[in-house]
Amino acid sequence: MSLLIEAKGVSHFFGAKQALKDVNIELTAGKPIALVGPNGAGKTTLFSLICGYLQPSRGELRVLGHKPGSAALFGQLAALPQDALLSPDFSVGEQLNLFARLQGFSRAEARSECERVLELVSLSETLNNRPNELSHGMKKRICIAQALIGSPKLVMLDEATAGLDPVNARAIRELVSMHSDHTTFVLSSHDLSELERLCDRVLYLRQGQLATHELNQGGAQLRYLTLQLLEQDAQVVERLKTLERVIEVSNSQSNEFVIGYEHQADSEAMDIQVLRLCHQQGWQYRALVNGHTLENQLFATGA
Ligand SMILES: Nc1ncnc2c1ncn2[C@@H]1O[C@H](COP(=O)(O)OP(=O)(O)OP(=O)(O)O)[C@@H](O)[C@H]1O
Repeated sequence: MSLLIEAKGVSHFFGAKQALKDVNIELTAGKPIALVGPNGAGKTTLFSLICGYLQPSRGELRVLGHKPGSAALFGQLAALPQDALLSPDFSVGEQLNLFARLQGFSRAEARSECERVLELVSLSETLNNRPNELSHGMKKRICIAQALIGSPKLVMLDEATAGLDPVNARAIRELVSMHSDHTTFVLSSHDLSELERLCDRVLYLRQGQLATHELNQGGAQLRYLTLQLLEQDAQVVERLKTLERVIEVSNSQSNEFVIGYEHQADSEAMDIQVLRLCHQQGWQYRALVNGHTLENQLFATGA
């Protein structure tokens, strides 16, 4: 089976500015992939190369075994750029219909494909609406519906939930998660907690260089919990270290502690021990996350 995305020594220059440096990737189809990095790290450039909007200055890039932008990928790869817009002059149904027809659907098939993708984003009732009659969140969901036409194997979503209220953002996360069995999503976002909930693979770019990162959700040796407290307490690290099987505790940032422990199937679950300790000590917790938070993995550990 061919790889979903394969990059060998890919670099990209904008004039003298090198936006990507010798990027190597081998990704198979599967769970959603996060594309993260600080501003200017090269995420949009990589996104654009994978979609075929730009050509690499150096190196080789393949998507599902094909050169990005090639006709063979038509209908197999869909992308939602951050600033994607719907045309104000046509109804939702007319626009989705056009994209389905462009993919080769017959008139009747296109109609039912539009209905299918609108139902996926729970917006069937908007078929005859013009985009200016819809909210920002609804328009974003329509754009995602458009990306799902023809059930592509790879969907690239750039900041899909940016600017959305929690309900709409959640609807999009659920949509991604529901479709992850047959479609691989690449999600670019600055919201690390969102990516953490959805993805188990991370493409982390820093100054154009890439470090592929598997999320450490329970490795073979140490497992991790991240405890966030409402208030800092000087005793927390020492007290957590007294728990049985805890090997290391670090104060990753203000009010946040990463607990490394040995997993034993027949022992009391570590999260229960930690919560009991919180209760005994009168610590109020904000969150207890299984594993490192993505932010910790990428930044605190210097990945
Ligand atoms: N068209 C362009 N011309 C010149 N330089 C560019 C162009 N597009 C991007 N760059 C530069 O390439 C680098 C990578 O930019 P890119 O937009 O890929 O970063 P990004 O990770 O998407 O950033 P952000 O999170 O801010 O969207 C930056 O230094 C940027 O200034």
